[in-house]
Amino acid sequence: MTAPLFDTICFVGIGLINSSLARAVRKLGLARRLTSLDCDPEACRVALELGVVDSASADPAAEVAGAGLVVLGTPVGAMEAVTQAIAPYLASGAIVSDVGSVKTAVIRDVEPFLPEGVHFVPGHPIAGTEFSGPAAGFAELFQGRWCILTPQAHTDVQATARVRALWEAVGSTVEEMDPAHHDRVLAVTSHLPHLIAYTIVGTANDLEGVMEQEVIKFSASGFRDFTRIAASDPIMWRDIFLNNKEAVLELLQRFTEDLTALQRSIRWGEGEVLEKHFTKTRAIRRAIIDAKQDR
Ligand SMILES: NC(=O)C1=CN([C@@H]2O[C@H](COP(=O)(O)OP(=O)(O)OC[C@H]3O[C@@H](n4cnc5c(N)ncnc54)[C@H](O)[C@@H]3O)[C@@H](O)[C@H]2O)C=CC1
Ligand SMILES: O=C(O)C(=O)Cc1ccc(O)cc1
Repeated sequence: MTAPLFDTICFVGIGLINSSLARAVRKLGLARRLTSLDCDPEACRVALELGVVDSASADPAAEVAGAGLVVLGTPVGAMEAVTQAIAPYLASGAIVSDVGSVKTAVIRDVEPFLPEGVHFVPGHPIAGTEFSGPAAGFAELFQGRWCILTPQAHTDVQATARVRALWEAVGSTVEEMDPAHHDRVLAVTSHLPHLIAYTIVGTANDLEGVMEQEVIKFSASGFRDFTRIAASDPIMWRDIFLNNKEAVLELLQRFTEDLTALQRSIRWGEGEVLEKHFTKTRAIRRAIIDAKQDR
């Protein structure tokens, strides 16, 4: 048990990420009381039944009042509405943070609605799965993973330090980053790969009936990996693409050009070009694995 970092933490949206954080906080004794605000009565029921939080409802007055930290964990497209709903109940000096997968749009949608004296520290744990909802969460999700915080020049330094301490306590390594830079980096490492998975699985599904059966029957591990990613939550990913439009579209342009170059090499039998490319990408994979082993 560690000393509590907060008295009360309110989780807005008690899905995969916030319920994992709540579990870790509970296990490590990082807060005395955990509450949750969620518009889905079933999510509230499950979170209470599993003992993830002490109180859960769709009533912001009941769940938010008295919280020293409020963590927004809804799909990013709902962050503006939830901020407007909770704003009247936020105590002066309270910290609001979030776990959203994009940062510029979340800052745009949240910050203008927070009362004076409430500190906003935007965050994004780089950890997750293709599953959703409170039952899918687990306390170890953030261990050995990165958490990116995107405080701005005017963000209260102490508030940032307290949010950093929370993520470090649950096992993450924290890095601070400019929000626009975060959105470009994540477009490459997470958003485009998901878009590619959604595309390839859709393409395979659209093939003629017999072929479709074969796709399922003989699906090799490459395709199976894509289907795992393409099973990720549709609302969450709709919101990510709509809220990181610029970075994703810019990257998609580059990707399409690179794909066309590979297409050309296949067409013209340029084996050495293909081999050189695949050798480079293998080295990237090995570097990622080595870097992970260092941490
Ligand atoms: N799933 C993942 O692997 C990761 C997700 N994220 C980000 O974390 C956030 C949450 O994702 P998950 O936990 O996977 O989602 P989830 O779908 O498991 O849970 C979201 C919860 O928010 C609730 N909700 C939706 N709209 C609401 C509203 N207007 N008011 C109150 N509650 C509302 C839903 O009822 C649900 O319980 C998203 O912004 C996502 O981009 C970040 C890292 C990884
Ligand atoms: O399950 C996977 O492979 C993921 O990529 C999880 C994930 C999804 C969204 C994020 O913003 C961060 C991590």
